[in-house]
Amino acid sequence: MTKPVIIFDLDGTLVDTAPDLMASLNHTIAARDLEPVTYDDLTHLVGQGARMMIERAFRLRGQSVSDEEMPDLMNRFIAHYGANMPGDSKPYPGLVQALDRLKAADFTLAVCTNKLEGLARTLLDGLGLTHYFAAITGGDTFTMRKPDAGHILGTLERAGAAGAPALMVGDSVNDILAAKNAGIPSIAVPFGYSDEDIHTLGATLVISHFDELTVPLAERLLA
Ligand SMILES: O=C(O)COP(=O)(O)O
Ligand SMILES: [Mg+2]
Repeated sequence: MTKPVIIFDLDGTLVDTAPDLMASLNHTIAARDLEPVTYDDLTHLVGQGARMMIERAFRLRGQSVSDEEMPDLMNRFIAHYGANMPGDSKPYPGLVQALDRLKAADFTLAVCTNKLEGLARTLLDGLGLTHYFAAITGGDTFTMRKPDAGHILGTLERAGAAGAPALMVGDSVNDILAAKNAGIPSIAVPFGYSDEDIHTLGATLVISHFDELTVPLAERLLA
């Protein structure tokens, strides 16, 4: 039988990336003299990748970005973020132990993030986490991204696990919707960057700490 797969979101789920995302975003928008965003703003800005984050930050400040300006701003963000990784970004408490026990129980693990794939890989490399994952896909890996089911299905395929039973773990509406669209169960975590109460997202289960993500729990949700 194909091994079951646990698919993780990255920003706000595996890793607390907020301080570095904020620093790089503020560096980016400073090019247009916009006031820095705060941590509270960030939950409304992340979720749909860097480009959308920049656009939303401009909107927050009552400004807009033209299509002509966007490539320079994206390059500014990517250069700053890429050069400072992993910076202050840290895996959430209990994550590494959870990955270890799931891997030992023969689950296939994968990452499905709306972050640019290259940045996701550099970050996971920098934190020494890459080796856990059979696939790492980003918002620019396919022609669609979360909440589109295709992002999850494409991730499973890259993990060599097309059609395998799978479970999605995420912090935001896009993760839970993508899971629903792909017809798989989901776990929501409350320590990330959701701008909605995660209990209202319709996840199969909400956990508050990775210590709760045990092998029996994963097996139960996948049954
Ligand atoms: O960087 C983003 O906008 C979202 O990233 P995530 O899908 O890993 O939460
Ligand atoms: Mg997230």
